Amino acid sequence: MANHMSQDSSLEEDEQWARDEGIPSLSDPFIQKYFQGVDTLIDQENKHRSDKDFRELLSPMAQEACAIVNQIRFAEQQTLWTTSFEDSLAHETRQDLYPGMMFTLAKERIESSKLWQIVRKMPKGTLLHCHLEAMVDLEWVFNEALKTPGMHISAAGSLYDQTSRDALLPVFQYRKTPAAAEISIWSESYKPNTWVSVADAAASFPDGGKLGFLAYLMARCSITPAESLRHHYGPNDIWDKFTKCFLVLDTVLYYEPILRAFLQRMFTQLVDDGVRYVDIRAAFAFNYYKEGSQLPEDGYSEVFRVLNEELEKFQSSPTGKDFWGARMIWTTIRSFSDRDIIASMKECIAIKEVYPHLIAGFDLVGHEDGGRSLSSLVPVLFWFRKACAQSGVGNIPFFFHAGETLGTGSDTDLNLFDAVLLGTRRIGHGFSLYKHPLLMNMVRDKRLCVECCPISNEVLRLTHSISSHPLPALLAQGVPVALCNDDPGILGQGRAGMSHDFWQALQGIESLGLEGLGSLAENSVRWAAFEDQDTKEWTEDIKNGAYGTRLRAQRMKEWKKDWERFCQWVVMEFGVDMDGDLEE
Ligand SMILES: O=c1[nH]cnc2c1ncn2[C@@H]1O[C@H](CO)[C@@H](O)[C@H]1O
Repeated sequence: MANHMSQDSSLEEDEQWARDEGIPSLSDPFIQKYFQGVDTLIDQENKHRSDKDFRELLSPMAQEACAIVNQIRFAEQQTLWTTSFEDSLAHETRQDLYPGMMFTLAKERIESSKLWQIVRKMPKGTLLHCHLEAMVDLEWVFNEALKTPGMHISAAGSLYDQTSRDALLPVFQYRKTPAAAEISIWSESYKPNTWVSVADAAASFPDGGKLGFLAYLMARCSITPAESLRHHYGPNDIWDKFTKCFLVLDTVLYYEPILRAFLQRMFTQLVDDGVRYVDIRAAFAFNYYKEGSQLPEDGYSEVFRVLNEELEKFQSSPTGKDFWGARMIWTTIRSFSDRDIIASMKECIAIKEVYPHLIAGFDLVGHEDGGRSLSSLVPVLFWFRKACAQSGVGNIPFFFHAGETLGTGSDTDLNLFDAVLLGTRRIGHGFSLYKHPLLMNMVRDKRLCVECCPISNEVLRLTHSISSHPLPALLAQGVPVALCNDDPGILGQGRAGMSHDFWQALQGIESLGLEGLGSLAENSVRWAAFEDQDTKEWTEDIKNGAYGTRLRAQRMKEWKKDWERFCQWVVMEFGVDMDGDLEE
């Protein structure tokens, strides 16, 4: 029966047929009423969005930029990702792909898109969630190790074949006395834990000399594209590899000359990506070595001296003159014992006494599902509060990771309740928050911000792509969110900026648009820990936003100026494409 009229019937014939069948017309008042009802409902829902005010207050220039970006987004959806476009990745793989496809498959394509050029230029505000050790680009850091006088490498056994290289961790250290050239870490006769010069190890690497050596180290210290795609092995499996990346990287990064060069590089990359401030987390459970020393320092005051100096140096350079700064969220490892955590808390307080402007807060890191729950840490967390008050450093606020899990009702999922009740100022990840309506309302009312890291969540196997990420659910419920990159050096973005995460959100989530993305960037300025504030001051300041009287308001206004300038650039640069010609 079905097909005979569909293809060749004219429009008039179709209309006649519809009338004959008694199908109401779209213009019939009661059908119109129905659609009005739907629109009203959608409008009503949108009133709860956390980006509502930002959208409503867009300048005419910003509205135009958003419309242009919307068109480009749509056009690129039609061209870059489908088999009908001859040059598309989809063509190469003979399958239609969707723009929210898995990040590591899409990365190259992302970087060739117009949307990428736009997102790269966008003023991103601040970066609220990243782990220092994972902000380094790996190729650069291992080349740096090769160039740095006295750098050596060792392992707990010979690294003579792929199996041993997969099982054992290479570690780096400065050594005063050069190693004997005849010792090879790649030979079966290598004695465990003997130091070998990095340059010799590179030159004698059996699979391709120096280039092969670099490739081996980079794969050892990152989640490779192949690993990122194996979602069927689950998060625990990937965390096993992920944790080991840090064990190697710590040994390269925390040698003074390399740390100094790295900090300059990281700040430069942030500025280049439109990021003007960073709240950094570092896990203070590593050995730090001063230049020319092979004995680890006792404590971390040297690390902060270096951070302080390098930050000042950067901010007084032409590149860094507009950089607002960086502060540290001190972190310790969540699987540690009470004793070790308290020892770390004491160090944090001691550093805060010397560098009050550099310590912004406290957090616990490491695999949340594999570590201790916040509720098991309640006594030590209360101890910390008391110790801060007694020491005279005042309040060192919490910025907890919570809910970075697939669990529902698991300890990690329930960490969200503790984080909120313990007074966290922001929530790191909050991946499972969308399952908790009561908590989402509390987060909204208390004005907490979720530090959302979509690429990290994907590569660490919580979601298979941006299109199944819970971010839109949080926005719809009124929860403030800022986009963050978490571990870009290890998880695939490859450099310190946030453009990849911004691109994914923009292309992968229909309801966002450039206006939604702008709101997320503005949030990052609104929720940054620029200066010490007690709870009351912080809450007031966040509430006042750009209308406040302090640093935050000033910076929010500055960001807004950058945003307007950026919108103008979008209009000037891409406005001519507004003819809707998708072939272009
Ligand atoms: O997404 C994350 N959730 C929890 N901990 C993390 C994440 N990314 C990195 N780290 C942890 O941060 C430390 C380095 O600063 C490492 O211990 C690493 O496991």
